[in-house]
Amino acid sequence: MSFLHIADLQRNFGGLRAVSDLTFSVAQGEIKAVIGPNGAGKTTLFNLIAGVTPPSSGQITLDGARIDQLKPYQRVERGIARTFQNLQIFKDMTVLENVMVGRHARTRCDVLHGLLRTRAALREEEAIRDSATQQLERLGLAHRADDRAGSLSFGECKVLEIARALAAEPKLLLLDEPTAGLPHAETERITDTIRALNAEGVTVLLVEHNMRMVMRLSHSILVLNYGRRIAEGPAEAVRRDPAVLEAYLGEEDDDA
Ligand SMILES: Nc1ncnc2c1ncn2[C@@H]1O[C@H](COP(=O)(O)OP(=O)(O)OP(=O)(O)O)[C@@H](O)[C@H]1O
Repeated sequence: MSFLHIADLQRNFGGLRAVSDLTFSVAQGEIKAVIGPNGAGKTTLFNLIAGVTPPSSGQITLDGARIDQLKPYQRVERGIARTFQNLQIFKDMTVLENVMVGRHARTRCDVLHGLLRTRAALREEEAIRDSATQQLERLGLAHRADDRAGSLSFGECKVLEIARALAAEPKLLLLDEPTAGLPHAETERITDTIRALNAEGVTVLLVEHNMRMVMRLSHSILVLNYGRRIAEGPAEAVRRDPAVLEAYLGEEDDDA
């Protein structure tokens, strides 16, 4: 059964169709990659799923329920969390506090409770801290928990972004270029991390330019060009698809 279902999704920016008549599904437990040349509509698609960008038309269904009219935080409550292509780290906060921000997206205590420091708010804060610590342990970053996030390496920041997304306990994790700019060893580490999270039951949708990583990690690949689906399927089929080869002709090979 499809876990995330996208039907006839469209997003226009003026006269430009950034995402056009797009229909596809992500099965529960799947790792699906979205690839395509620059400007193909990958980030717009992520923004549509996360609720940052409203669709011009079409439907998004998660676990059988429509989510396309929900606000971003409501989608987090339904189990969608994301990382960003351009890292959104709070450099002056500690690593642990950065992860706690992700968890706050799901907690019940409102601002007033927080200000009054009621017992419920304090208990909740403690639970958030514990859960954030667990995510850092899960991703091997616990030893940096109390360090200023600004002191992390670029690779550690990428891991921190994933830890923060996990703090919301997502069922569907959207990863926007999780290995972009990373050297080989760190790319391998993030690849292993994604595989481990998936083995724990997290469904993954990722945008990634590193073809070697995409081919090795994904159960299936969706290829976009000019906002449209031009191919979809397992790595072996997609890499030989003439429409895909043509779309990538002249594109720089990011597989280095
Ligand atoms: N807010 C916006 N206003 C106008 N045009 C936009 C906006 N966001 C995206 N676009 C356009 O929509 C198209 C798709 O862009 P998008 O960023 O989704 O592509 P992408 O596949 O993520 O590209 P890249 O691989 O370079 O990140 C592009 O032509 C882009 O210029």
